[in-house]
Amino acid sequence: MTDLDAMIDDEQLVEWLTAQRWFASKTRDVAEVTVAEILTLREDPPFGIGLLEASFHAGTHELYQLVLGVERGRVALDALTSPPHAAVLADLLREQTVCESASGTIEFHWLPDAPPLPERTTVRPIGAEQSNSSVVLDDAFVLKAFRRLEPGENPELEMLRFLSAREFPNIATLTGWYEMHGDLLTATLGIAQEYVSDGRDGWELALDELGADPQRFLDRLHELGEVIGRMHAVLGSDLTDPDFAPEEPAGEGLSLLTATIDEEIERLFIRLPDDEPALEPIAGRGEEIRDRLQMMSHVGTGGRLIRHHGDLHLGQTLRTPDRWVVIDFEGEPARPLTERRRKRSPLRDVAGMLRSFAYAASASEVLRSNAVPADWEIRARETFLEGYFECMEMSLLPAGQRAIESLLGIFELEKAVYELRYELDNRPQWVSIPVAGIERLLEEPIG
Ligand SMILES: Nc1ncnc2c1ncn2[C@@H]1O[C@H](COP(=O)(O)OP(=O)(O)O)[C@@H](O)[C@H]1O
Ligand SMILES: O=P(O)(O)O[C@H]1O[C@H](CO)[C@@H](O[C@H]2O[C@H](CO)[C@@H](O)[C@H](O)[C@H]2O)[C@H](O)[C@H]1O
Repeated sequence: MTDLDAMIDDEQLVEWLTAQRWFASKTRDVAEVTVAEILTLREDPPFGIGLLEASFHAGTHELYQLVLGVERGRVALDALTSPPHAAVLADLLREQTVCESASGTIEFHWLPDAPPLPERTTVRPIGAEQSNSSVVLDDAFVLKAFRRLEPGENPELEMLRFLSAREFPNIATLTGWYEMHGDLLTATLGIAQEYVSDGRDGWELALDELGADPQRFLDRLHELGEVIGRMHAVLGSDLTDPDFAPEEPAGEGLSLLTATIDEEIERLFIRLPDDEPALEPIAGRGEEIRDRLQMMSHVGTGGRLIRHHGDLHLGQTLRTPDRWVVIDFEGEPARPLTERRRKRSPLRDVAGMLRSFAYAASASEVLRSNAVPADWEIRARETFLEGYFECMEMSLLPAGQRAIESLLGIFELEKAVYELRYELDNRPQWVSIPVAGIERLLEEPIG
């Protein structure tokens, strides 16, 4: 047993873990939280990576990464956000250290082409609400520690490596990462990338401009569409890398897709709480949504399946004075890693962004009491799509406007259902936003 192990009070873990913003299962009944593993990075003073295992009454479990340090004689469960501790991780990255311990190895990597990470790095937390935890190193790099861990390479590392190698200009370039090879699992633990110091969060910018000058934000969306179109074209451009080469959808592609979404809708509706007033507009309408999905799926599919962002929305963009930057390529955190790595139609990303315009319009009214122009969302969609189609490699998309629109509608429904689950688990006070989206999709005529 390490010193860190002995210092952790197991009794407090359930309460502590379930209170964290990044704990992803707030609506599930936690039976127990235990320390499953500690991998030592330094003996004195003790510092290491801990794996917390949350077990649920349903019999499943999840693993979460902790960066463990000691502060004033007590163990800090969240040492990543404390500058002196995060600086140790920075040292390990700079030195490309390999830390061996009884239960596994942690390897730190810094890319040879990346700018050097200075000694005595300054560290500050990024200060944003997140699924993971990030700090800014030396005002030049962001180090993100993934919280929920699953075996395998994290898609964010794969995607940034691919796009950085092709010098795609609208990302924050990958500079390093750290990973564990342990008894319990082999997994990416974190990534480091360029810090975009002059970037404004696209979601915050949308809410501010929707209040002050809604046309200004619309004017920015053509370029955002162009960037996403170019990003998809690059992601579908390498026929030699099996992890990225575009694939033909199998013959049963669309029916498989709709069957999966159908199952998600069924599963979600079974566990919807009865006593949540925000759910009222869609209460008991699970069958109606599933019927709608079946009707939408009667238009043929086509196009290619490619690696894509997987969780694209305004909050995954930064706007600098001269460019859009796309961030956070790990896919939807509420889905299993194998699913997040799967090739799908790039229209899935497009639908995510379109849903985000709906979110921004609702949130601007609900959270900021702004009166958003009635046609804002439709104009946002049109402007973004125009830019996207101008720059996208069209052979990756289904042929014809009707097939594109139909597939987009299916993905928008899928996203809205995902968002409902996400908000129930993470931000119950936001539930009304995806509910309004689902309600509206139910009312729209089918193409
Ligand atoms: N490379 C970067 N440069 C500047 N800010 C960043 C960078 N990466 C992330 N951020 C900021 O941190 C926030 C959270 O990052 P994100 O990658 O979305 O984390 P998570 O995986 O936890 O959701 C973003 O909304 C953005 O404001
Ligand atoms: O950014 P994450 O990878 O953590 O993504 C998750 O959280 C997002 C919220 O932070 C959530 O996005 C939803 O809310 C956004 C506004 O906060 C909005 O722009 C998106 O359109 C909406 O989907 C995302 O779904 C979730 O996976």
